[in-house]
Amino acid sequence: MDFEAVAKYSALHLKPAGLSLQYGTAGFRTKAGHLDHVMYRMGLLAVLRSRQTKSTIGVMVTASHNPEEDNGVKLVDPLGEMLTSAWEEYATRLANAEEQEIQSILTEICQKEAVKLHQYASVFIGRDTRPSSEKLSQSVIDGVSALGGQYHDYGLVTTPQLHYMVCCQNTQEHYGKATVEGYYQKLSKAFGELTKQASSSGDDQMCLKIDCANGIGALKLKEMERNLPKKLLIHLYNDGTKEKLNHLCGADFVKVHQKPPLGLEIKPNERCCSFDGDADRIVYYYNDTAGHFHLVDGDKIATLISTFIKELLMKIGQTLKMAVIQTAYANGSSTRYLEETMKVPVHCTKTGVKHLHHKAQEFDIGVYFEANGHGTVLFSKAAEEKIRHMAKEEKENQKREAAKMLENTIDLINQIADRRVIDTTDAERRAVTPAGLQEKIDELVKKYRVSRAFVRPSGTEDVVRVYSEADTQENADSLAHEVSLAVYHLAGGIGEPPQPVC
Ligand SMILES: CC(=O)N[C@H]1[C@@H](OP(=O)(O)O)O[C@H](CO)[C@@H](O)[C@@H]1O
Ligand SMILES: [Mg+2]
Repeated sequence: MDFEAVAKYSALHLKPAGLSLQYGTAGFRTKAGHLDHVMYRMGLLAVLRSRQTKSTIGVMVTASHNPEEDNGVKLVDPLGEMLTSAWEEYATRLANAEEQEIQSILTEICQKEAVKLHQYASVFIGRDTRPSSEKLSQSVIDGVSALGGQYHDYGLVTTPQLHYMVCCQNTQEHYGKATVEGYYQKLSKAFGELTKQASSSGDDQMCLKIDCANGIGALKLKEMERNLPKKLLIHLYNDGTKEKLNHLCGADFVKVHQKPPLGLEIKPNERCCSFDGDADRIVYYYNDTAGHFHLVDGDKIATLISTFIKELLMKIGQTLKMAVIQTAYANGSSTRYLEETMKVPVHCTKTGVKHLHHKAQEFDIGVYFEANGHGTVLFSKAAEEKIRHMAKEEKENQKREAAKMLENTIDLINQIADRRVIDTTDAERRAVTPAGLQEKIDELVKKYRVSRAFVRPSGTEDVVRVYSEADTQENADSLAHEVSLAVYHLAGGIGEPPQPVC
């Protein structure tokens, strides 16, 4: 390793004194001004990971749904998955290391992980539209270069696009062409064919209003539009030309406030959706004729997708094992519906795509969604081969058609991913510390009907998240307030005590 080059570049990307960060739910996230050294060091780490896996590794510069002033970085593993957890730990150590410790940490990682120093290294880099992202991605490039790695800077891309490129590159383009154009072509073709096969009444003209959160989704949809079937009319809102990223818009805003984003007027039964800042979340919504707002969040999307797939599986007569993976944030009634009515097994994991993705890989078909709209469907290699074979060779027309629909579904879905005093267990549904907090929450939950509540430290923002569910909106709000007061008192809250939701 050329430690001289590492040190020389490192001096250009100094760590602010006393700063300590953690590779959290989705990489590092904090104020953009604190991240220069982290970016440089993640460039270094990506080179080591690339040498160890003998594959291309992705580095995405984004802070997703966080405010525009924040930024962040996440590493993408060879098949487009999130970085494996052992390496998250190295990432944290490297990010927090003092200048003089960098060399020894790099050496230690190489020894532990048997990294061959002369192995070719390749890193794909992408970034979102934040004003700070361009400079920060230059710092990643410095890190890659310092260790003699090659890089391809894709510039402005969505998180799913970068995951796709990495997967294409490492599968010798079996998954698709490793270009933005290749991405549009693959997805648009599958979408066009699937909508032809699955057409239903009223679909001659499909309209969709899209809130792009003032982020990258707007740029990329504008590029993709020419590939989409003519009968799909898309209208973009919050396209970043006027307002701030994620401000009063985007998937997180719509999910949390249960209302449409700023700047998007909805007429009854118009179909609308919202992305987040790096376009890896989507939630749908509409107003009914009485003007009531209805959200189709990740829980509902997972239910619809698994219903759709289950029907097709029945048609092709295959007994492939399907499961839905959720987090503690899934509404209890969606879990009950899936298990009791749909008879689909449901599993619960910790928050963050990486946990859901991991669990979903255990099944022939794993449908995973976070309530906030992050998610996808994974098909095992064996399931995919069976389906593709039937789509080609099956003699019975109906079965072959159903298999083709499943095949198009596979191609349409991008199968890749993409406060600390409170400690939790049971997929984050119970708090272990501080003492007495869980008992207090249990006591409060008992006061309300069909209620649930839990708390956990956020891995992307400096907050404790409080979740509550009850028979009415008022009761859910009141339970949330009581739980947040318990957190405030028992977990050392700062500032004013939490106020009731109005
Ligand atoms: C409750 C919630 O929505 N949490 C989000 C949020 O993580 P936190 O660790 O809760 O800050 O951001 C993650 C990355 O976008 C996303 O995966 C996750 O679902
Ligand atoms: Mg995101």
